Amino acid sequence: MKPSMNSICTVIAWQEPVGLMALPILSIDPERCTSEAEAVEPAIALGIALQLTNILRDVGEDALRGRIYLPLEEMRHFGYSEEELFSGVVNDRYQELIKFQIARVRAYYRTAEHGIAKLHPDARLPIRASLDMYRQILDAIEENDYDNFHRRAYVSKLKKALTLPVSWLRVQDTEGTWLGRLWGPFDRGFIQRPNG
Ligand SMILES: CC(C)=CCC/C(C)=C/CC/C(C)=C/CC/C(C)=C/COP(=O)(O)OP(=O)(O)O
Repeated sequence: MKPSMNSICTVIAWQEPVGLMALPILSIDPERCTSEAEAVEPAIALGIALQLTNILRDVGEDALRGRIYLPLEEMRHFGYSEEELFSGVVNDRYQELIKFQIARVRAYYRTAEHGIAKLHPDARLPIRASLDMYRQILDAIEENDYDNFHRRAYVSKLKKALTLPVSWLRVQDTEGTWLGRLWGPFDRGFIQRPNG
């Protein structure tokens, strides 16, 4: 199905400048990137991914305030009503709706991560770690069976602490080295989720 033209476009419109503003502050690596333009798409994608993740985590809280940030057209497409959302109903239609949302956010994260290597070396680890940790909120929503009304999608401090060395390894220049040969397949095979 086509993405909804309301909320998702609004998020994109709000997040475009955020990612764009972050780029010159972080700065690019001139040895890996001839112009900032090469990093624009991933930078915008990261802003959108972070914001959409936030929206998915906070569906319940927002509903309590009478707010819906999920695209209404997509709710309708999955047969899930505003009344159900305000009552915190988690049924198979809602689970399908949230699965669809998560898949879209993960696609934005994948676009974003291609840009990390283009950033100045000092900026790579904080951005990589933010992406790796924030993305786990989506895994937590799945682990909660998509119930983001009654269960908070939470990434523990321990999980975050364990993620940091993974993020560090991911930003190392290991191509062609023994570490790269070991780490790359291990990361893809054992740490990353198949759809992550
Ligand atoms: C990947 C490359 C090449 C560059 C990175 C460029 C960056 C840093 C982009 C991210 C921009 C950014 C910091 C976006 C913020 C998104 C976000 C978490 C929004 C949520 O903010 P609020 O809506 O205030 O949160 P609450 O709802 O929790 O108050």
